[in-house]
Amino acid sequence: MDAQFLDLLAQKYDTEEKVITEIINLEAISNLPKGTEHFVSDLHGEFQAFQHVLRNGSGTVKEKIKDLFREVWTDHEINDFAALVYYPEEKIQLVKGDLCNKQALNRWYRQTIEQMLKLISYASSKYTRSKLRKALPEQFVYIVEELLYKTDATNNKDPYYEEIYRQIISLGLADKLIIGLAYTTQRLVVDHLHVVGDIYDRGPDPDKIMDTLINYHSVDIQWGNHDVLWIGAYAGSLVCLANIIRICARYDNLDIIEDVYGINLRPLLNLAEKYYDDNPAFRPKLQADHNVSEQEILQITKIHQAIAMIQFKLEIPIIKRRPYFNMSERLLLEQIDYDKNEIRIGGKTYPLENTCFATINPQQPEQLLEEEQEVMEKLLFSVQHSEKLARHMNFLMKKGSLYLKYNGNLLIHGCIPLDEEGNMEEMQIEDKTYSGRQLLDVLEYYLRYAFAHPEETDDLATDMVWYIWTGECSSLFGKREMTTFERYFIQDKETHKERKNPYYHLRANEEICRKILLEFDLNPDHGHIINGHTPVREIRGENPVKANGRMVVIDGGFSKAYQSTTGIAGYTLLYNSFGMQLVAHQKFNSKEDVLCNGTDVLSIKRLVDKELERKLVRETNVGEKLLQQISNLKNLLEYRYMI
Ligand SMILES: O=P(O)(O)OC[C@H]1O[C@](O)(COP(=O)(O)O)[C@@H](O)[C@@H]1O
Ligand SMILES: [Mn+2]
Repeated sequence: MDAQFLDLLAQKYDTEEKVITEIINLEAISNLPKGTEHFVSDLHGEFQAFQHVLRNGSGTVKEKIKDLFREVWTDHEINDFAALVYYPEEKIQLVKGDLCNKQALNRWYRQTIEQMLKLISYASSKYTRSKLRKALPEQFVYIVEELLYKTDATNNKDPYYEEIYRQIISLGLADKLIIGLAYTTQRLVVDHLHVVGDIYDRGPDPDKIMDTLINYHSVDIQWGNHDVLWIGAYAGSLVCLANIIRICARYDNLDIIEDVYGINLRPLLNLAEKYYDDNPAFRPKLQADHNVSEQEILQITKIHQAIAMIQFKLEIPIIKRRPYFNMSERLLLEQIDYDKNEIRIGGKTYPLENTCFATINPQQPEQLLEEEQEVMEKLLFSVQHSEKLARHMNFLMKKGSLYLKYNGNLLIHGCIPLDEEGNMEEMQIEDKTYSGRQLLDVLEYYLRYAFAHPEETDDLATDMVWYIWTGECSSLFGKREMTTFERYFIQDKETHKERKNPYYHLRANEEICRKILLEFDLNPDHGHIINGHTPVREIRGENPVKANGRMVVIDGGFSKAYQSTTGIAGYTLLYNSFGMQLVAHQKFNSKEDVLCNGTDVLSIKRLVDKELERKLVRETNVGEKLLQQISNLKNLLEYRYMI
């Protein structure tokens, strides 16, 4: 082993005892049960529902409460206490309103703190004291540890403990302590969170989800196609930028662009007012609880058309300069007969409806008007100078990747492009051909390059980000085409179909999944592929667990817009030391409903995989690192102290 490295290590562990203590510590940790991993996907801006799932640990919090108090509490009491753990600030206010006097409130405080401590003690039983300490409310660590680790068989210290409780309450600290303990519990039930893509688009609050993730104790992200679209916009891709604004307009979410990220939409609105009018195909899909005036709807409808037409124009030069994107069928503006209002697609002619081609020059349909060009330049400037967007995008880059190998599983938002025979599909990029893992690696390389060079807007890397959003060999999309144009302008639903990569039906086949796991150097006997992206239609009897358990698809539709197709409100996955469980969530109504009526979104659990023996930290990614550290320290012992 490198003497220089060992000398450096010796600076930190400068006595024999320190080395030995650390080895004992790491050995002990690696023999603890593995922490719980929590998988979510396709959040699509639904912050409230996401938050609830996060706060209840997909049902884990309530399970722990039941384990402890099932014998002595009614269901109502269990629900009440669970609501306190999920939303402590609000629940405490409700309790205060219910209790008639100070004495009753003090009794409630005394009881509740003790119950919370019991819960924490139970929820942290598989962690080290040091890990628990880090999860405790900072200002109360000392007190809480005193109460948690009571060791007094003789009862000599009873008055001491009672005094601690009394002081907390009389000094007015009980609220703060209970709130802190509730958050500690939430944190303890989930050790690590995986977000398998699509934080952005359709729903109203992706920024709040991002802020929550930034503050979360341990998280990674597998980018979804919608996330990549936002990254692309920030990285200088005008066509990605047009897309994010179009989708925000379509879902009545322009305030995300304007108010949340501070991007000025006035120039776009001026352009929209000049060239567009009302148009039924471009009216926004309104959020249920959003009051929007007719005048605003009209404005959004105009913006929606203006930005959609800019998007369609911007696609053309990219398709032309990148023939290996294989997208020439998508040069749709060139297939239009502007006099007859018809289009030719796949050898057939279709009438066009609800058209809004006022800015198009039929001879050169890709040409942006000078005004359009100017609007896009201003928008891009604004996007690239939004401090909040920069923070969110940097976090996406730091914690995100196209795929992740974690504890033997492969996490990926969309697909691994395959051909009909189940071989890795090849894609040519310039003069090289890529497939399987190599293809994903090169796509990620381009995305990172584009992000590092936001001033370049037409280079291959920037175009490639758009390809990841919409290309047939993209692991995040994986459909032959995205029929956005057809969905706006053509009645015939036949043209709306998007042909899926064979992966989406072959993934039901165990052999195929084993082959994919092998492609990523994962053990096919133990590994799983965890996917998001395609809503599982539980309503039609589709099973999210496929290929004899090797494949788990967890997009059940957090997105309200998709809940009528899926029949549920999303899946999440839990992987603890006992195995893997899928959780199906019922529709989330509101926080108020949980608080007042105790209606927790009922979760139904299904076992995906059961460990034959309880899985330990040493068998995980983190464990691998610990074992490496132990080996380094053992080398140091030998090198320095001849042991
Ligand atoms: O429901 P909308 O807004 O029409 O969007 C449909 C488009 O979204 C996509 O499904 C992509 O988004 P998802 O990754 O959420 O599936 C496209 O394939 C499709 O054209
Ligand atoms: Mn997706």
